[in-house]
Amino acid sequence: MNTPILSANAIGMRFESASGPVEAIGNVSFDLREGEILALVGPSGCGKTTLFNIITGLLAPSRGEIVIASDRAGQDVGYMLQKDLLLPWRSVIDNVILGLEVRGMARDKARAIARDLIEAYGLKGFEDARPSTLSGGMRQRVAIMRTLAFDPAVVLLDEPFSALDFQTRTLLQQDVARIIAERRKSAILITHDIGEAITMADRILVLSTRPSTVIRTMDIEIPRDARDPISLRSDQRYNDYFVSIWEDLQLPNARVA
Ligand SMILES: Nc1ncnc2c1ncn2[C@@H]1O[C@H](COP(=O)(O)OP(=O)(O)OP(=O)(O)O)[C@@H](O)[C@H]1O
Repeated sequence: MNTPILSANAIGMRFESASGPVEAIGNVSFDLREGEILALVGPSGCGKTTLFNIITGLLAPSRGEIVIASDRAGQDVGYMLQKDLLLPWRSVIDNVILGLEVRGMARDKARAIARDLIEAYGLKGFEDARPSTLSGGMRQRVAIMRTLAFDPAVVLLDEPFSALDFQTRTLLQQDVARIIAERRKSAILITHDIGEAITMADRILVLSTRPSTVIRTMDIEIPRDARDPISLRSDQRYNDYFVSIWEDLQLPNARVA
């Protein structure tokens, strides 16, 4: 778990806008270790989504660099968003194979990979269903399968559960953390939900308001098999982590504007 699969080295980002420059990211550095889930928690507007866009290469940083220790150009990073962005006219299986198709894989081979994921992660029998007939939680399951299908080294999760109801969200947090571990992926999770970060992450980075810096890095030492919703909420360590991150976010430079 100790080799970094991705390093963010002194990333800074300044946008030029009509009303003047916006310093979004001040100076952010971190390593994502192999097999780890790293959560980024920070106030609204501190540049979390911008950081993801820099990691995927959609944006070039103003300062610093991202280094990914993988040699499979273009297959390094998978992205899962709050909105599932499933294509409504495609069936579940044809949504899962989307990334593989784009990469030129033969349809039969792509469908075999998708079928394995669908069976392993609880949507067997729904292969031919349209997304509109599924619940929000099921749609997000399809979205994570689509992200995993092309076997990215790093998975970016941008508030993937925030549009779901509490119960569905709680179940999916555990499921997705388990799926990422089973598939031996490394992941970065953006979330506003401190409880979600503690439930899913091995490590949490707390960011300040913009221009953001890392205020704190916290290892979550609760074993994964003790992270079910009931055990967690009665674990004193959960409360200690929660309070400590909450207090970090009340710091003057981290207060939500
Ligand atoms: N293209 C752009 N031009 C100018 N300013 C921008 C641009 N993109 C983002 N910003 C600004 O940079 C800051 C960081 O935005 P970003 O969306 O990355 O924050 P965030 O931490 O993901 O926010 P939230 O938690 O609300 O989703 C914000 O103040 C935003 O207004």
